[in-house]
Amino acid sequence: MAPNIISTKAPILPKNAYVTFLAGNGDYVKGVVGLAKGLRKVKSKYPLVVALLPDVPEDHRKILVEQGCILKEIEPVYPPENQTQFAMAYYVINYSKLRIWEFVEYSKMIYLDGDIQVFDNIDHLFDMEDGYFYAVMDCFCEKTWSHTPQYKIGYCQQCPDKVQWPSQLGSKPPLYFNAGMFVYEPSLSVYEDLLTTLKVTSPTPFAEQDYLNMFFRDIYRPIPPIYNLVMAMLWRHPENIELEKAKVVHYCAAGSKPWRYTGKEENMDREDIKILVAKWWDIYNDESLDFKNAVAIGEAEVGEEEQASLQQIFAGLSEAGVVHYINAPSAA
Ligand SMILES: O=c1ccn([C@@H]2O[C@H](COP(=O)(O)OP(=O)(O)O)[C@@H](O)[C@H]2O)c(=O)[nH]1
Ligand SMILES: OC[C@H]1O[C@H](O[C@@H]2[C@@H](O)[C@H](O)[C@@H](O)[C@H](O)[C@@H]2O)[C@H](O)[C@@H](O)[C@H]1O
Ligand SMILES: [Mn+2]
Repeated sequence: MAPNIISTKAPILPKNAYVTFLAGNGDYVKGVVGLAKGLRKVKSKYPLVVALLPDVPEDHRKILVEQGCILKEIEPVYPPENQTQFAMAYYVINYSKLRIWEFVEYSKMIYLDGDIQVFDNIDHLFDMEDGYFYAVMDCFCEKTWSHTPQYKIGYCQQCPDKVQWPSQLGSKPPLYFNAGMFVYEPSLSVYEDLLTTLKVTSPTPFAEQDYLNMFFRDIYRPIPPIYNLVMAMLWRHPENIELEKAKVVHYCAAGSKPWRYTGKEENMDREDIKILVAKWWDIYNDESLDFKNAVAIGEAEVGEEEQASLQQIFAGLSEAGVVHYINAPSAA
């Protein structure tokens, strides 16, 4: 009988990574730099991949590679032609986020919007059971939801007993997540299904967020709000929030983007908002968190992908031809 040959190959470790999305030549690149430095500050073991549209200029790409990001250029994804009024005109470009399901070199990824900051290590989320879509429940109370029946009757999933869902409106809306942060598994078959189904799905005000909620409805598993503090929760549902325990903060309320913060918009003069914006800037301005300094003091290492990106950048991306600019509406 042939001897049992125990494989001597090293086990193939799951490859995990964080991923964000960057479009345009505006100031969201600051959000992504802040996110890269925040993940470094909490000593995350995994790299940050940036899925970027062709309209992201070379100087922004260089900044991101110098911050240790892995750049992956994606083609835009547009929803079917329709007269939909998106909650924000620029949401139409957010369908391009769907391209991250094609990143099958990674077994599991955590998607984070560029207007998110990670203040505590969340690497443990990669250990959650496979086969589900994990995200934090959203809130329906902001004006951005005024087009919906739930807003009109004052119903929100964050306080389902406050206003009873009237039976004449049919069944209660299923649990709905904020698509600024989610844990998912890249898959070519899911990717193809996402793009095929999109072609026959009418766009809706929250664009790809609505679409992802519909698509993953059966495998969506809510995770605690500490993993995606949707800013409006602070004044809409403070009873559901423990701010000091928030590991991830999502600067999605109007006027809360730290790199554009003026404090003039509604709720933006709150002390907790001012503290969260200052905390974001502390990380953004902390030079010890820059990739080159972290490598110098042995707090970061240049992985093979980062090497490849650095070489590509320093080989002079500009020789790669003119960057094609897309006429997408500008962001908020
Ligand atoms: O001009 C833009 C608009 C959006 N985004 C990306 O798309 C995400 C979703 O948009 P946003 O966060 O503004 O939506 P919100 O969460 O505020 O509704 C951003 O975080 C960025 O990662 C971008 O890169 N450039
Ligand atoms: O393209 C649609 C966007 O929809 C979501 O933003 C909304 C949502 O959170 C509302 O509940 C808030 O009221 C609103 O402020 C906020 O902008 C996602 O954060 C973003 O990543 C993206 O999917
Ligand atoms: Mn966001």
